Amino acid sequence: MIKIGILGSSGRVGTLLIDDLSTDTEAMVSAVYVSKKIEKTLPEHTVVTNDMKVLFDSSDVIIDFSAPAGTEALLTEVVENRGNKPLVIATTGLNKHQQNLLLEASKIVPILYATNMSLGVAVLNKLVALASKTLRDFDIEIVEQHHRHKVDAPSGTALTLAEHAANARDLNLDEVRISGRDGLIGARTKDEIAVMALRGGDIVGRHTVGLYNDGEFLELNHTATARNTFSKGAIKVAKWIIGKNPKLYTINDALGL
Ligand SMILES: NC(=O)C1=CN([C@@H]2O[C@H](COP(=O)(O)OP(=O)(O)OC[C@H]3O[C@@H](n4cnc5c(N)ncnc54)[C@H](OP(=O)(O)O)[C@@H]3O)[C@@H](O)[C@H]2O)C=CC1
Ligand SMILES: O=C(O)C1=N[C@H](C(=O)O)C[C@H](O)C1
Repeated sequence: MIKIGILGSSGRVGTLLIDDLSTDTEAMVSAVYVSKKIEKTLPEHTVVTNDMKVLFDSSDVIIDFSAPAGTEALLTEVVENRGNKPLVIATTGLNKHQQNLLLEASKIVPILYATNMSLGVAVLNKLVALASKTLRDFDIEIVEQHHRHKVDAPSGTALTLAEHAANARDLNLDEVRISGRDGLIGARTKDEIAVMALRGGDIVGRHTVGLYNDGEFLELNHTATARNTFSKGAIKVAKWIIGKNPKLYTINDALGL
């Protein structure tokens, strides 16, 4: 059995990881990192720890659905203390320092980082690149919708979609992205890519990439209707990454896309 350690085990996705693994025939939860407390009943012999070294020592692979500070601590364990296990990282909202740490750690251990663990969004990224390049004159606007508890905006997925759109047009996303419009702002500029965030209720995750022109528009939408789409996706890629060489992998590598 593959031993999976979880960072973010008490969270919305973390608890689903524990549920999914309870019926998995190839993998099991071996350890959970808990900074405060965990209410959930865990399988017998699960190691419960607030020590990163113990999490690494008790796992064949670690899945992270936590918060940027949690991911930073995980990556620091690799870079500074030579924690040596493959990582699957799903946490969004990483700052520049944390993104650099991700690159540094991926030279030491294999890491798969994906802002969205669903197959549908992996395909959507490809469709967005194709549409953005082919429909070069169309205006691109991205809208993401999530539940009221989400703390980062725009979503990691929306930023990844925007990156695919910008790269396909040889644009630098940092230069063309806008995140709001208010007041007498003037007409839309040709290359700008708007990424707008809506929050409310229990929306699991909805992303729409619109390409608008005179006389026609195309909207590409992905809607996650169940949160375990993400936990199941992460378990699938965790099984895949074991035995791989140190590198920063994408979900496309794991899915063969
Ligand atoms: N890539 C993908 O497919 C998806 C990514 N996500 C991302 O995953 C992350 C978690 O989402 P969600 O489950 O909804 O969030 P929750 O807020 O429900 O859970 C967050 C978890 O992280 C833990 N945590 C918070 N801070 C730290 C820290 N400094 N160190 C260690 N653990 C910490 C919390 O434990 P405690 O409160 O005890 O500290 C909790 O268990 C978010 O960044 C979200 O955007 C979510 C869905 C899909
Ligand atoms: O926080 C969430 O819930 C989600 N976060 C990810 C993101 O920021 O893109 C993925 C998914 O949309 C759900």
